[in-house]
Amino acid sequence: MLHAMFHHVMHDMASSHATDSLATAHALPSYLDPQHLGPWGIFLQQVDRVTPYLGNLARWVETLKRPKRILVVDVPIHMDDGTVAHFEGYRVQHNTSRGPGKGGVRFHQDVTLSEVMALAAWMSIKNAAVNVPFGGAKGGVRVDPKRLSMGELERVTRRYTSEIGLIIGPTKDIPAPDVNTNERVMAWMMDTYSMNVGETATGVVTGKPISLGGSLGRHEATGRGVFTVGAEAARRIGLEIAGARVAVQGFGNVGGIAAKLFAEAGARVVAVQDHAGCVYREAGLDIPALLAHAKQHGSVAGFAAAEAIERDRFWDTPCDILIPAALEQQITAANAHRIGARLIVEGANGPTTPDADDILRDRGVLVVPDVVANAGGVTVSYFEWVQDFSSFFWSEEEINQRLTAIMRGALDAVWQVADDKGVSLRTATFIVACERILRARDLRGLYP
Ligand SMILES: NC(=O)C1=CN([C@@H]2O[C@H](COP(=O)(O)OP(=O)(O)OC[C@H]3O[C@@H](n4cnc5c(N)ncnc54)[C@H](O)[C@@H]3O)[C@@H](O)[C@H]2O)C=CC1
Ligand SMILES: O=C(O)CCC(=O)C(=O)O
Repeated sequence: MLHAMFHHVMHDMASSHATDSLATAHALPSYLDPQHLGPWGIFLQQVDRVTPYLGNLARWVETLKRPKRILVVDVPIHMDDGTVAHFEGYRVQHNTSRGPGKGGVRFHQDVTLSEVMALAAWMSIKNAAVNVPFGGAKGGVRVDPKRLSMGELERVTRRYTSEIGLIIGPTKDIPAPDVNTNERVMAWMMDTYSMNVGETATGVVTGKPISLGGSLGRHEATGRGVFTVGAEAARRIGLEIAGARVAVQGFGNVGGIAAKLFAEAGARVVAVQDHAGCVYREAGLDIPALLAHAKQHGSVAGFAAAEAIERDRFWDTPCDILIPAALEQQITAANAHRIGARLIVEGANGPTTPDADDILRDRGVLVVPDVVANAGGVTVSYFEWVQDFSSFFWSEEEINQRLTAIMRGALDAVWQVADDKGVSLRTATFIVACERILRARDLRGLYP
Protein backbone atom coordinates (compact mmCIF):
# COMPACT_ATOMS: atom_id res chain seq x y z
CA MET A 1 0.00 0.00 0.00
CA LEU A 2 2.71 2.40 1.10
CA HIS A 3 4.72 1.33 -1.89
CA ALA A 4 1.73 2.04 -4.13
CA MET A 5 1.23 5.51 -2.61
CA PHE A 6 4.91 6.28 -2.93
CA HIS A 7 4.82 5.21 -6.53
CA HIS A 8 1.79 7.41 -7.10
CA VAL A 9 3.43 10.45 -5.52
CA MET A 10 6.59 9.91 -7.52
CA HIS A 11 4.55 9.65 -10.68
CA ASP A 12 2.67 12.86 -9.93
CA MET A 13 5.90 14.71 -9.22
CA ALA A 14 7.37 13.48 -12.46
CA SER A 15 4.37 14.48 -14.51
CA SER A 16 3.85 17.85 -12.86
CA HIS A 17 7.46 19.01 -12.92
CA ALA A 18 8.83 17.51 -16.08
CA THR A 19 8.59 14.62 -18.39
CA ASP A 20 11.61 12.46 -17.70
CA SER A 21 14.08 11.52 -15.02
CA LEU A 22 16.67 13.94 -16.44
CA ALA A 23 14.46 16.77 -15.21
CA THR A 24 16.03 16.69 -11.76
CA ALA A 25 19.51 16.82 -13.23
CA HIS A 26 18.53 19.83 -15.32
CA ALA A 27 16.76 21.77 -12.56
CA LEU A 28 18.63 25.03 -12.07
CA PRO A 29 19.93 26.25 -8.72
CA SER A 30 17.93 29.27 -7.63
CA TYR A 31 20.71 31.76 -8.44
CA LEU A 32 20.64 30.56 -12.05
CA ASP A 33 16.90 31.15 -12.53
CA PRO A 34 16.49 32.16 -16.20
CA GLN A 35 13.88 34.69 -15.14
CA HIS A 36 16.59 36.39 -13.14
CA LEU A 37 16.73 40.01 -14.15
CA GLY A 38 20.03 41.75 -14.59
CA PRO A 39 23.21 40.93 -16.44
CA TRP A 40 23.10 37.15 -15.95
CA GLY A 41 19.59 37.07 -17.46
CA ILE A 42 20.96 38.99 -20.44
CA PHE A 43 23.79 36.51 -20.91
CA LEU A 44 21.26 33.64 -20.87
CA GLN A 45 19.23 35.36 -23.60
CA GLN A 46 22.39 35.81 -25.68
CA VAL A 47 23.16 32.08 -25.33
CA ASP A 48 19.59 31.20 -26.39
CA ARG A 49 20.05 33.32 -29.50
CA VAL A 50 23.17 31.44 -30.54
CA THR A 51 22.03 27.89 -29.72
CA PRO A 52 20.24 27.25 -33.06
CA TYR A 53 23.55 27.84 -34.85
CA LEU A 54 25.64 25.40 -32.84
CA GLY A 55 24.66 22.15 -34.58
CA ASN A 56 25.71 19.04 -32.65
CA LEU A 57 27.60 21.09 -30.09
CA ALA A 58 24.29 22.49 -28.87
CA ARG A 59 24.00 19.39 -26.69
CA TRP A 60 26.67 20.95 -24.47
CA VAL A 61 25.08 24.39 -24.30
CA GLU A 62 23.76 23.83 -20.79
CA THR A 63 27.40 24.09 -19.62
CA LEU A 64 27.40 27.75 -20.53
CA LYS A 65 24.30 28.38 -18.43
CA ARG A 66 25.97 27.19 -15.24
CA PRO A 67 29.18 28.78 -13.95
CA LYS A 68 31.73 26.12 -13.09
CA ARG A 69 32.57 27.58 -9.70
CA ILE A 70 31.24 30.45 -7.57
CA LEU A 71 32.98 31.70 -4.44
CA VAL A 72 31.32 34.26 -2.17
CA VAL A 73 33.58 35.62 0.56
CA ASP A 74 33.33 37.89 3.55
CA VAL A 75 35.96 40.65 3.50
CA PRO A 76 36.28 42.13 7.00
CA ILE A 77 38.74 44.98 7.54
CA HIS A 78 39.71 47.46 10.21
CA MET A 79 38.63 50.93 9.16
CA ASP A 80 40.84 53.91 9.98
CA ASP A 81 38.39 54.98 12.74
CA GLY A 82 38.89 51.67 14.59
CA THR A 83 35.58 50.05 13.57
CA VAL A 84 35.36 46.77 11.65
CA ALA A 85 33.57 46.80 8.32
CA HIS A 86 32.46 43.77 6.29
CA PHE A 87 32.29 43.76 2.49
CA GLU A 88 30.95 41.05 0.21
CA GLY A 89 33.38 39.64 -2.35
CA TYR A 90 32.96 37.24 -5.24
CA ARG A 91 35.09 35.26 -7.66
CA VAL A 92 33.23 33.35 -10.37
CA GLN A 93 34.90 30.90 -12.74
CA HIS A 94 32.40 30.51 -15.51
CA ASN A 95 34.19 28.05 -17.76
CA THR A 96 37.69 26.56 -17.87
CA SER A 97 37.39 24.21 -20.86
CA ARG A 98 40.00 26.16 -22.86
CA GLY A 99 42.40 27.04 -20.05
CA PRO A 100 42.63 28.74 -16.67
CA GLY A 101 40.03 31.28 -15.63
CA LYS A 102 40.87 34.86 -16.65
CA GLY A 103 39.13 38.14 -15.98
CA GLY A 104 39.22 41.33 -13.98
CA VAL A 105 38.22 42.38 -10.48
CA ARG A 106 35.70 45.17 -9.96
CA PHE A 107 35.34 47.30 -6.85
CA HIS A 108 31.94 49.00 -6.92
CA GLN A 109 29.13 49.65 -4.47
CA ASP A 110 26.55 48.01 -6.78
CA VAL A 111 28.45 44.78 -7.57
CA THR A 112 26.15 41.74 -7.32
CA LEU A 113 26.58 38.01 -7.83
CA SER A 114 24.40 38.16 -10.96
CA GLU A 115 26.68 40.84 -12.38
CA VAL A 116 29.90 38.97 -11.62
CA MET A 117 28.43 35.75 -13.08
CA ALA A 118 27.60 37.57 -16.31
CA LEU A 119 30.98 39.33 -16.44
CA ALA A 120 32.72 35.95 -15.95
CA ALA A 121 30.61 34.41 -18.72
CA TRP A 122 31.40 37.27 -21.11
CA MET A 123 35.08 36.62 -20.38
CA SER A 124 34.65 33.00 -21.54
CA ILE A 125 33.12 34.24 -24.79
CA LYS A 126 35.67 37.05 -25.24
CA ASN A 127 38.72 34.87 -24.60
CA ALA A 128 37.43 32.32 -27.09
CA ALA A 129 36.57 35.03 -29.63
CA VAL A 130 40.17 36.28 -29.73
CA ASN A 131 41.43 32.72 -29.26
CA VAL A 132 43.61 33.27 -26.19
CA PRO A 133 44.02 30.04 -24.19
CA PHE A 134 41.88 31.02 -21.21
CA GLY A 135 38.51 30.24 -19.78
CA GLY A 136 36.36 32.97 -18.28
CA ALA A 137 36.32 34.33 -14.73
CA LYS A 138 35.59 37.59 -12.95
CA GLY A 139 35.64 38.96 -9.43
CA GLY A 140 34.23 41.83 -7.49
CA VAL A 141 33.86 43.44 -4.12
CA ARG A 142 30.72 45.31 -3.17
CA VAL A 143 32.42 48.45 -1.92
CA ASP A 144 32.67 52.09 -2.98
CA PRO A 145 36.46 52.56 -3.13
CA LYS A 146 36.02 56.33 -3.45
CA ARG A 147 34.95 56.31 0.19
CA LEU A 148 38.00 54.39 1.41
CA SER A 149 41.37 55.78 2.46
CA MET A 150 44.43 54.34 0.71
CA GLY A 151 45.09 52.13 3.75
CA GLU A 152 41.52 50.84 3.82
CA LEU A 153 41.65 50.13 0.08
CA GLU A 154 44.86 48.15 0.57
CA ARG A 155 43.32 46.12 3.43
CA VAL A 156 40.19 45.33 1.36
CA THR A 157 42.37 44.24 -1.54
CA ARG A 158 44.68 42.08 0.55
CA ARG A 159 41.89 40.39 2.52
CA TYR A 160 39.84 39.75 -0.63
CA THR A 161 42.93 38.25 -2.31
CA SER A 162 43.61 35.96 0.64
CA GLU A 163 39.97 34.82 0.65
CA ILE A 164 39.90 33.99 -3.07
CA GLY A 165 43.46 32.61 -2.83
CA LEU A 166 41.85 29.18 -2.57
CA ILE A 167 40.91 29.20 -6.23
CA ILE A 168 43.24 31.65 -8.03
CA GLY A 169 46.82 31.04 -9.19
CA PRO A 170 49.02 31.45 -12.28
CA THR A 171 47.69 28.22 -13.81
CA LYS A 172 44.23 28.28 -12.21
CA ASP A 173 42.65 31.69 -12.49
CA ILE A 174 44.39 35.00 -13.18
CA PRO A 175 42.67 38.27 -12.11
CA ALA A 176 43.29 41.69 -13.72
CA PRO A 177 41.98 45.27 -13.45
CA ASP A 178 38.37 46.26 -14.11
CA VAL A 179 36.22 49.16 -12.89
CA ASN A 180 37.91 51.00 -9.99
CA THR A 181 40.92 48.69 -9.85
CA ASN A 182 44.31 49.46 -11.36
CA GLU A 183 48.05 48.68 -11.36
CA ARG A 184 48.35 49.64 -7.69
CA VAL A 185 45.61 47.17 -6.69
CA MET A 186 47.17 44.45 -8.86
CA ALA A 187 50.53 44.96 -7.11
CA TRP A 188 48.85 44.37 -3.72
CA MET A 189 47.06 41.30 -5.07
CA MET A 190 50.28 39.86 -6.45
CA ASP A 191 52.12 40.56 -3.19
CA THR A 192 49.40 39.05 -0.98
CA TYR A 193 49.13 35.89 -3.06
CA SER A 194 52.93 35.60 -3.15
CA MET A 195 53.20 35.98 0.65
CA ASN A 196 50.61 33.27 1.13
CA VAL A 197 52.27 30.75 -1.17
CA GLY A 198 55.82 31.61 -0.08
CA GLU A 199 57.26 32.70 -3.41
CA THR A 200 56.94 35.64 -5.77
CA ALA A 201 54.26 34.63 -8.24
CA THR A 202 54.10 37.41 -10.81
CA GLY A 203 51.84 35.37 -13.10
CA VAL A 204 48.92 35.33 -10.64
CA VAL A 205 47.54 38.68 -11.88
CA THR A 206 48.01 40.80 -14.98
CA GLY A 207 47.78 44.55 -15.35
CA LYS A 208 50.64 44.94 -12.85
CA PRO A 209 53.06 47.87 -12.72
CA ILE A 210 55.81 47.45 -15.35
CA SER A 211 58.45 47.21 -12.62
CA LEU A 212 56.68 44.17 -11.09
CA GLY A 213 56.35 42.03 -14.20
CA GLY A 214 53.65 44.07 -15.91
CA SER A 215 53.57 44.39 -19.68
CA LEU A 216 54.23 47.46 -21.75
CA GLY A 217 51.01 48.45 -23.46
CA ARG A 218 48.60 46.73 -21.03
CA HIS A 219 47.42 50.01 -19.50
CA GLU A 220 46.35 51.30 -22.93
CA ALA A 221 45.40 47.92 -24.43
CA THR A 222 41.63 47.92 -23.98
CA GLY A 223 41.18 51.47 -25.29
CA ARG A 224 43.62 50.74 -28.12
CA GLY A 225 41.64 47.63 -29.06
CA VAL A 226 38.39 49.64 -29.02
CA PHE A 227 40.00 52.14 -31.35
CA THR A 228 41.44 49.46 -33.66
CA VAL A 229 38.17 47.57 -34.19
CA GLY A 230 36.16 50.81 -34.19
CA ALA A 231 38.29 52.29 -36.96
CA GLU A 232 38.18 49.05 -38.95
CA ALA A 233 34.38 48.72 -38.59
CA ALA A 234 34.00 52.38 -39.60
CA ARG A 235 36.12 51.77 -42.71
CA ARG A 236 33.94 48.80 -43.63
CA ILE A 237 30.74 50.88 -43.48
CA GLY A 238 32.30 53.82 -45.31
CA LEU A 239 32.54 56.10 -42.29
CA GLU A 240 35.61 58.35 -42.33
CA ILE A 241 37.31 58.62 -38.89
CA ALA A 242 38.81 62.02 -39.64
CA GLY A 243 36.06 64.47 -38.74
CA ALA A 244 33.68 61.80 -37.35
CA ARG A 245 31.77 62.88 -34.24
CA VAL A 246 32.34 60.54 -31.28
CA ALA A 247 30.44 60.34 -27.98
CA VAL A 248 31.99 58.44 -25.07
CA GLN A 249 30.31 57.23 -21.88
CA GLY A 250 32.87 56.44 -19.17
CA PHE A 251 36.19 58.26 -19.11
CA GLY A 252 38.37 55.84 -17.18
CA ASN A 253 40.94 53.35 -18.40
CA VAL A 254 38.87 52.25 -21.41
CA GLY A 255 36.87 55.35 -22.38
CA GLY A 256 39.67 57.83 -21.67
CA ILE A 257 42.22 56.04 -23.83
CA ALA A 258 39.73 55.25 -26.62
CA ALA A 259 38.74 58.95 -26.71
CA LYS A 260 42.40 59.99 -26.89
CA LEU A 261 43.16 57.63 -29.78
CA PHE A 262 40.05 58.65 -31.75
CA ALA A 263 40.93 62.32 -31.24
CA GLU A 264 44.53 61.69 -32.35
CA ALA A 265 43.15 60.05 -35.50
CA GLY A 266 41.27 63.25 -36.33
CA ALA A 267 37.83 62.42 -34.92
CA ARG A 268 35.87 65.06 -32.99
CA VAL A 269 35.02 63.74 -29.52
CA VAL A 270 31.94 65.87 -28.96
CA ALA A 271 30.49 64.41 -25.74
CA VAL A 272 31.84 62.64 -22.66
CA GLN A 273 29.76 61.42 -19.74
CA ASP A 274 31.09 59.90 -16.52
CA HIS A 275 29.57 59.01 -13.13
CA ALA A 276 29.41 62.64 -12.03
CA GLY A 277 28.95 64.79 -15.13
CA CYS A 278 28.45 65.19 -18.85
CA VAL A 279 30.26 67.65 -21.12
CA TYR A 280 29.65 68.63 -24.73
CA ARG A 281 31.46 70.67 -27.37
CA GLU A 282 30.30 70.59 -30.96
CA ALA A 283 33.74 71.50 -32.34
CA GLY A 284 35.32 68.66 -30.37
CA LEU A 285 36.60 68.48 -26.80
CA ASP A 286 40.28 69.00 -26.01
CA ILE A 287 40.85 65.41 -24.84
CA PRO A 288 44.33 65.83 -23.27
CA ALA A 289 42.98 68.80 -21.27
CA LEU A 290 39.85 66.84 -20.28
CA LEU A 291 41.98 63.88 -19.18
CA ALA A 292 44.10 66.19 -17.04
CA HIS A 293 40.94 67.73 -15.54
CA ALA A 294 39.42 64.31 -14.77
CA LYS A 295 42.67 63.16 -13.17
CA GLN A 296 42.79 66.21 -10.93
CA HIS A 297 39.07 66.39 -10.02
CA GLY A 298 37.98 62.75 -10.28
CA SER A 299 35.41 63.54 -12.98
CA VAL A 300 34.79 65.47 -16.20
CA ALA A 301 32.28 67.61 -14.28
CA GLY A 302 33.36 71.24 -14.06
CA PHE A 303 35.50 71.21 -17.21
CA ALA A 304 35.41 74.85 -18.25
CA ALA A 305 36.15 74.52 -21.97
CA ALA A 306 32.84 72.75 -22.70
CA GLU A 307 29.12 73.01 -22.16
CA ALA A 308 27.80 71.04 -19.17
CA ILE A 309 24.73 69.10 -20.29
CA GLU A 310 22.15 67.14 -18.35
CA ARG A 311 23.11 63.45 -18.04
CA ASP A 312 20.19 62.07 -19.97
CA ARG A 313 20.84 64.37 -22.95
CA PHE A 314 23.98 62.36 -23.65
CA TRP A 315 21.87 59.84 -25.58
CA ASP A 316 20.52 62.54 -27.93
CA THR A 317 23.96 63.93 -28.74
CA PRO A 318 24.38 64.16 -32.52
CA CYS A 319 27.27 61.78 -33.25
CA ASP A 320 28.52 59.18 -35.73
CA ILE A 321 30.23 56.80 -33.31
CA LEU A 322 29.08 55.99 -29.78
CA ILE A 323 31.43 54.31 -27.31
CA PRO A 324 29.77 53.08 -24.12
CA ALA A 325 32.71 52.49 -21.76
CA ALA A 326 31.16 52.55 -18.28
CA LEU A 327 28.78 49.90 -16.93
CA GLU A 328 26.18 47.33 -18.06
CA GLN A 329 22.65 47.96 -19.33
CA GLN A 330 23.14 51.56 -20.41
CA ILE A 331 21.58 51.18 -23.88
CA THR A 332 18.07 49.83 -23.39
CA ALA A 333 14.73 49.81 -25.18
CA ALA A 334 14.10 53.16 -23.46
CA ASN A 335 16.93 55.05 -25.18
CA ALA A 336 18.02 52.92 -28.18
CA HIS A 337 15.72 54.82 -30.56
CA ARG A 338 17.30 58.14 -29.51
CA ILE A 339 20.84 57.22 -30.47
CA GLY A 340 22.00 59.07 -33.59
CA ALA A 341 25.24 57.14 -34.18
CA ARG A 342 25.76 54.81 -37.14
CA LEU A 343 28.30 52.77 -35.22
CA ILE A 344 28.45 51.65 -31.58
CA VAL A 345 31.71 50.21 -30.30
CA GLU A 346 31.23 48.57 -26.91
CA GLY A 347 34.14 49.38 -24.62
CA ALA A 348 32.11 48.38 -21.56
CA ASN A 349 30.96 44.85 -20.85
CA GLY A 350 27.26 44.30 -21.37
CA PRO A 351 26.23 47.91 -22.11
CA THR A 352 23.41 46.93 -24.52
CA THR A 353 20.36 44.85 -23.60
CA PRO A 354 19.03 42.26 -26.11
CA ASP A 355 15.85 44.27 -26.85
CA ALA A 356 17.98 47.37 -27.51
CA ASP A 357 20.17 45.24 -29.79
CA ASP A 358 17.06 44.44 -31.86
CA ILE A 359 15.99 48.09 -32.06
CA LEU A 360 19.46 49.18 -33.17
CA ARG A 361 19.64 46.43 -35.79
CA ASP A 362 16.23 47.42 -37.18
CA ARG A 363 17.46 51.02 -37.37
CA GLY A 364 20.62 50.00 -39.22
CA VAL A 365 23.02 50.90 -36.40
CA LEU A 366 26.08 48.64 -36.40
CA VAL A 367 27.09 47.35 -32.95
CA VAL A 368 30.61 45.97 -32.49
CA PRO A 369 29.98 43.86 -29.38
CA ASP A 370 31.96 44.01 -26.14
CA VAL A 371 33.20 40.44 -26.54
CA VAL A 372 35.29 41.58 -29.51
CA ALA A 373 35.56 45.34 -29.09
CA ASN A 374 37.06 45.38 -25.59
CA ALA A 375 39.13 42.20 -25.93
CA GLY A 376 42.37 44.18 -26.33
CA GLY A 377 42.86 44.27 -22.56
CA VAL A 378 42.77 40.54 -22.04
CA THR A 379 44.83 40.01 -25.18
CA VAL A 380 47.71 42.03 -23.73
CA SER A 381 47.05 40.38 -20.35
CA TYR A 382 47.75 37.12 -22.17
CA PHE A 383 51.01 38.63 -23.45
CA GLU A 384 51.86 39.71 -19.89
CA TRP A 385 51.20 36.21 -18.53
CA VAL A 386 53.38 34.66 -21.25
CA GLN A 387 56.16 37.19 -20.57
CA ASP A 388 56.00 36.48 -16.82
CA PHE A 389 56.30 32.73 -17.39
CA SER A 390 59.29 33.14 -19.68
CA SER A 391 60.79 36.10 -17.77
CA PHE A 392 61.48 37.65 -21.15
CA PHE A 393 59.86 40.97 -21.94
CA TRP A 394 58.82 42.34 -25.31
CA SER A 395 58.97 45.86 -26.72
CA GLU A 396 55.84 48.00 -26.76
CA GLU A 397 56.01 48.09 -30.54
CA GLU A 398 55.92 44.31 -30.74
CA ILE A 399 53.02 44.15 -28.29
CA ASN A 400 50.95 46.72 -30.17
CA GLN A 401 51.63 45.02 -33.50
CA ARG A 402 50.49 41.65 -32.17
CA LEU A 403 47.48 43.26 -30.47
CA THR A 404 46.39 44.98 -33.68
CA ALA A 405 46.77 41.78 -35.68
CA ILE A 406 44.66 39.78 -33.22
CA MET A 407 41.93 42.42 -32.95
CA ARG A 408 41.65 42.87 -36.73
CA GLY A 409 41.70 39.10 -37.26
CA ALA A 410 38.93 38.57 -34.70
CA LEU A 411 36.74 41.29 -36.22
CA ASP A 412 37.30 39.93 -39.71
CA ALA A 413 36.32 36.39 -38.66
CA VAL A 414 33.09 37.41 -36.96
CA TRP A 415 32.22 39.83 -39.77
CA GLN A 416 32.36 36.93 -42.22
CA VAL A 417 30.15 34.74 -40.02
CA ALA A 418 27.67 37.62 -39.65
CA ASP A 419 27.55 38.02 -43.44
CA ASP A 420 27.27 34.29 -44.12
CA LYS A 421 24.52 33.64 -41.60
CA GLY A 422 22.72 36.98 -41.75
CA VAL A 423 23.11 37.59 -38.01
CA SER A 424 24.35 40.48 -35.88
CA LEU A 425 28.03 40.79 -35.03
CA ARG A 426 27.16 39.83 -31.44
CA THR A 427 25.49 36.58 -32.45
CA ALA A 428 28.31 35.90 -34.92
CA THR A 429 30.88 36.37 -32.15
CA PHE A 430 28.92 34.06 -29.86
CA ILE A 431 28.81 31.47 -32.67
CA VAL A 432 32.59 31.56 -33.12
CA ALA A 433 33.30 31.59 -29.37
CA CYS A 434 30.71 29.02 -28.28
CA GLU A 435 31.90 26.63 -30.97
CA ARG A 436 35.45 26.92 -29.64
CA ILE A 437 34.42 26.48 -26.00
CA LEU A 438 32.01 23.63 -26.59
CA ARG A 439 34.33 21.82 -28.98
CA ALA A 440 36.99 21.89 -26.23
CA ARG A 441 34.40 20.63 -23.79
CA ASP A 442 33.34 17.90 -26.18
CA LEU A 443 36.92 16.75 -26.78
CA ARG A 444 37.83 16.78 -23.10
CA GLY A 445 34.71 15.03 -21.87
CA LEU A 446 32.90 15.85 -18.67
CA TYR A 447 35.54 17.22 -16.32
CA PRO A 448 36.23 20.85 -17.32
N1 LIG B 1 40.06 47.92 -17.68
C1 LIG B 1 40.03 47.00 -18.63
O1 LIG B 1 41.08 46.53 -19.09
C2 LIG B 1 38.74 46.53 -19.20
C3 LIG B 1 37.53 47.09 -18.87
N2 LIG B 1 36.40 46.71 -19.52
C4 LIG B 1 35.11 47.29 -19.21
O2 LIG B 1 35.12 48.68 -19.53
C5 LIG B 1 34.23 49.38 -18.65
C6 LIG B 1 34.99 50.51 -17.97
O3 LIG B 1 36.07 49.95 -17.25
P1 LIG B 1 37.36 50.80 -16.86
O4 LIG B 1 37.54 51.91 -17.83
O5 LIG B 1 38.44 49.84 -16.62
O6 LIG B 1 36.92 51.39 -15.47
P2 LIG B 1 37.43 52.73 -14.74
O7 LIG B 1 37.16 52.52 -13.31
O8 LIG B 1 38.81 53.07 -15.16
O9 LIG B 1 36.47 53.86 -15.34
C7 LIG B 1 35.09 53.77 -15.26
C8 LIG B 1 34.50 55.03 -15.83
O10 LIG B 1 33.08 54.88 -15.89
C9 LIG B 1 32.48 56.03 -15.29
N3 LIG B 1 31.18 55.66 -14.74
C10 LIG B 1 30.92 54.91 -13.64
N4 LIG B 1 29.60 54.86 -13.43
C11 LIG B 1 29.02 55.57 -14.42
C12 LIG B 1 27.68 55.88 -14.73
N5 LIG B 1 26.67 55.44 -13.99
N6 LIG B 1 27.45 56.66 -15.84
C13 LIG B 1 28.46 57.12 -16.59
N7 LIG B 1 29.74 56.84 -16.33
C14 LIG B 1 30.02 56.08 -15.26
C15 LIG B 1 33.47 56.46 -14.24
O11 LIG B 1 33.26 57.80 -13.86
C16 LIG B 1 34.77 56.27 -15.00
O12 LIG B 1 35.01 57.37 -15.83
C17 LIG B 1 33.65 48.33 -17.73
O13 LIG B 1 32.47 47.82 -18.29
C18 LIG B 1 34.71 47.23 -17.75
O14 LIG B 1 34.19 45.97 -17.41
C19 LIG B 1 36.42 45.78 -20.50
C20 LIG B 1 37.59 45.18 -20.87
C21 LIG B 1 38.82 45.44 -20.17
O1 LIG C 1 42.83 41.53 -18.65
C1 LIG C 1 42.10 40.68 -18.21
O2 LIG C 1 42.46 39.60 -17.78
C2 LIG C 1 40.60 40.88 -18.16
C3 LIG C 1 40.11 42.26 -18.38
C4 LIG C 1 38.62 42.26 -18.14
O3 LIG C 1 38.19 42.13 -17.03
C5 LIG C 1 37.73 42.33 -19.27
O4 LIG C 1 38.13 42.12 -20.42
O5 LIG C 1 36.53 42.59 -19.04
